[in-house]
Amino acid sequence: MIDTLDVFSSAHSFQEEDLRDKTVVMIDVLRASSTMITALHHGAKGVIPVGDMGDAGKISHNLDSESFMLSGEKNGVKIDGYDLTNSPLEHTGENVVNKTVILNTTNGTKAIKRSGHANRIIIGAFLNLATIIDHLKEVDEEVVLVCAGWRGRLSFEDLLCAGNIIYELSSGKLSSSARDAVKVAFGLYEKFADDIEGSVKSSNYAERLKDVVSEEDISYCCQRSTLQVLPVLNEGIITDFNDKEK
Ligand SMILES: O=C(O)[C@H](CS(=O)(=O)O)OP(=O)(O)O
Repeated sequence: MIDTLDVFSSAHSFQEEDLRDKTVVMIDVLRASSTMITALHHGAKGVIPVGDMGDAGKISHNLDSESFMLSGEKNGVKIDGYDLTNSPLEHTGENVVNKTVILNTTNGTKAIKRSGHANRIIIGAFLNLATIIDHLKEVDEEVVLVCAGWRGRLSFEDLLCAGNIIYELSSGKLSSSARDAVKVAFGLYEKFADDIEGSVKSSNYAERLKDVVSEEDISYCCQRSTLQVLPVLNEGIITDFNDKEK
């Protein structure tokens, strides 16, 4: 599988055809993927990713007001009228258990919308790394790692996480026939593997949002394989596939 695996460095770096009939792993470490994984871990019924405020409004109007939480951010800050920001630490059991989370973010939820031509979309981050890797070992179609990035640009932490997935899938030995983007992500992971948290705390994201996103958020999102959640998108809602298998 590793020879056909591909990586895209941002949600604007692929064409529809690049994803058709493939399994996509959408990676937005800071913070949409980490927030979705955390919400499902804490018992949210599902997460509905939306592309903008208009869609969030339409979906929420058709739901019982007690049944959902409206979460999201603009430039890292809570949107007026929303219940929660895009912080995974706010998606506690108390806030989300048995609720549907409608999530509206700058990059992660838009990356999911742009990946609509994939056969399947699953959500990955450091938090559920081992679960993603175990699952990908069983997938028998081509896999594409889509890094959400930031406004069309590459984000260090997303490519680092993609590299970590590649490193584990290839048992640390990449063949020369691997795709160029796969080699780049692998190399980035090799360089920073010893200090994931420290290197992410030196990223552009950490600098850009230092006044609005807490260090606790970033530390939390850098934890590896702490949650056994396999978020899969089905008919517009992301649920924990592992939960269904229990
Ligand atoms: O809320 C976040 O962590 C980011 C904010 S920004 O777009 O990087 O300014 O959004 P996300 O969609 O989770 O990348």
